[in-house]
Amino acid sequence: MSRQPPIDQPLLTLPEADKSPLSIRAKALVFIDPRSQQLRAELHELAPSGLPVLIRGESGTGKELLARHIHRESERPGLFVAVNCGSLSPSRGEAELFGYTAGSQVGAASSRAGWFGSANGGTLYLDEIGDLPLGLQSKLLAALETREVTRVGAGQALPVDVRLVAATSIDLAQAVAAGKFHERLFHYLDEGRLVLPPLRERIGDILPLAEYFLGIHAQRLSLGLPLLSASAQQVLEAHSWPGNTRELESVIHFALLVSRGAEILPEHLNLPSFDLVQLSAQLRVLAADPAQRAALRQLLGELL
Ligand SMILES: Nc1ncnc2c1ncn2[C@@H]1O[C@H](COP(=O)(O)OP(=O)(O)OP(=O)(O)O)[C@@H](O)[C@H]1O
Repeated sequence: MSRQPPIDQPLLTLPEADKSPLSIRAKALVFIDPRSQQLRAELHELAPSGLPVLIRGESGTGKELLARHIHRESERPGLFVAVNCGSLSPSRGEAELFGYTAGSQVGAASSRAGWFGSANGGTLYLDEIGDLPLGLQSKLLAALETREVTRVGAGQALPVDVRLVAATSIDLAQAVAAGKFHERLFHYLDEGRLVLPPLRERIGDILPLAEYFLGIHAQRLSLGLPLLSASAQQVLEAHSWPGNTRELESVIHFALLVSRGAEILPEHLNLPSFDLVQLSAQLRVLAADPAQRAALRQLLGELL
């Protein structure tokens, strides 16, 4: 039985947490690992600069949460508006993004500011920007460069002041090379660059995040705060977390429900358990083959 030391510094907490959507349940950014601390320093520097930002990272690593913190630290007075580019309608994407005037759309009785206009004075967060159709990419770049937006059906452009934070889980430079992403938009976005490493490369974040999620879910479910057993901690640290922080949160949520507030043991985690005896047996088999032995020696050299 052991408990993590209290987390003193690394929490950044969003104000008005109650108003945030449920999808962002964690309001605090738990950043303990040295790589995360470095990222946090970059965030502090970039947030007030007003530069566009491109966040790269696998799904579930916390890109949207990071974007919300950029907006908060920028102190821009307008709203934070989050849009997943994959969810824009293929036929009405332009109207959804840039707005429309009355009568310009089937059934549009009144005009509407799109997502872009709604973020006026604030931050527009475009998730999976690689999914934005090429035609809309050019229009987005034009709106950002001219600081004007033209609603569908309107004759006149309106001034807008939008800070763009975009996120991608694919390599946009490759998408540019393949002709699938607008090169100038890529360079525009790439001015402010943040890379959110996968959770398996931020091992120092795993246990603090687990403790953090235990705390918030235990409170929500009115359960006592359970201890995380040493063996459960080992299993958490050994897992490769393909679903990143989102996966960790659901594993902890599940563990809390099945343990009913008692100490969390490996069997509550529903993860492949880390068995050192089994692993050594497998390594011995591998090491019997000279070619595999060389690769194994190199891997161990890198890890230890
Ligand atoms: N450093 C962190 N501290 C606390 N909670 C976190 C952290 N990183 C991620 N989370 C939580 O993990 C979940 C996933 O985060 P988020 O939605 O920001 O990821 P994402 O990278 O934008 O995912 P996707 O690419 O699938 O949209 C959220 O509930 C978020 O609050």
